[in-house]
Amino acid sequence: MTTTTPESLAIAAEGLRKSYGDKLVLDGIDLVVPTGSVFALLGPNGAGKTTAVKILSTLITTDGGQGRVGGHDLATDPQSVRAAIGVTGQFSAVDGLITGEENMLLMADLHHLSRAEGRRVTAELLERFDLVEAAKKPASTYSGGMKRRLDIAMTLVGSPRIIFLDEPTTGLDPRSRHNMWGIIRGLVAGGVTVFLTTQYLEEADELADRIAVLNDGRIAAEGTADELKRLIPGGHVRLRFTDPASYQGAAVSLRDATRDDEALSLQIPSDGSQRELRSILDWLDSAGIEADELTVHTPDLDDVFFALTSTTSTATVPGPTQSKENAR
Ligand SMILES: Nc1ncnc2c1ncn2[C@@H]1O[C@H](COP(=O)(O)OP(=O)(O)OP(=O)(O)O)[C@@H](O)[C@H]1O
Repeated sequence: MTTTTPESLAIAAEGLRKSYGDKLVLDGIDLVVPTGSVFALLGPNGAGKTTAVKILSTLITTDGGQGRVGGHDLATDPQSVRAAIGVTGQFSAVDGLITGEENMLLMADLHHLSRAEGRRVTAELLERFDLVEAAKKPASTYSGGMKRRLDIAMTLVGSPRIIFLDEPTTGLDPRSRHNMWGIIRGLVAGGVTVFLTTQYLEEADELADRIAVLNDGRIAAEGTADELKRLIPGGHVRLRFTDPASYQGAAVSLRDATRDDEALSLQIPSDGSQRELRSILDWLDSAGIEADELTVHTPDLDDVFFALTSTTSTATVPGPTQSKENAR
């Protein structure tokens, strides 16, 4: 899954560039996605994620660079690329005027399946995506989550080996989002390669083998979630006080801590390991410091995202409001 011979790569692109008029959207990006893996392209609104998906799925052409998808060249063999991939997302293929089942059968027709085969595949996919009950209702009556499920089911009619999911869970409630993650994991278990774009760091963290952060038209960082988290500092223990006098006393003793006089809190750099925590607690005890609240913060993908996509700095320690904290 992680070997990098060209045959084992579902997607390999180099130097992709795209401008709309004067606006440079992609400034030469490289993308490598091993077959059978999940790749997440992460970035803020307008970063160029959808543009990258459109280029890789041959909906638009690149202004520069080159790419192969499913072993086929984007520029010289777009037909073969299209035959190998499925695309769902912001440009949904669902027709609201007809039923879910009719949408599926239409797809089967487009893929030149026989009537019997079309019915068989449709029934199987409706079952798999929990749409049997809704199958005979117009798709316009479906909830957002049901529409997304139908959209993916329609994509699978053609049995693509590579699927592009453009923001697959945007606008879904937490339960539907988790269901969608289950569906995506199921696809990958079946050997499908998934290229997804998302604004949700948690989603990339949950699903992706590798993540690329797109910012200002370039890949700001790429790696596994753990590798990205290691790129930035930010682990700390935070002590909060309610009594200003206790806070002042502690701030004087803990000269290396970062002060927040307004919140009456102190931040001590820490990797969050049990050993470091024990020594911090021992030290607080011996100094007679009793905080009202102690929280441990380890860097998460949110921190990485903020650090890499911030226009001001790439190495700031993120504040507690930006991050998950484990209170104790
Ligand atoms: N057809 C177009 N003509 C002109 N500008 C475009 C066109 N398509 C996209 N853009 C611009 O290119 C930039 C990148 O758009 P894109 O849709 O790729 O971003 P994105 O990362 O997918 O954003 P979002 O998360 O908001 O969907 C945006 O500034 C957008 O306005």
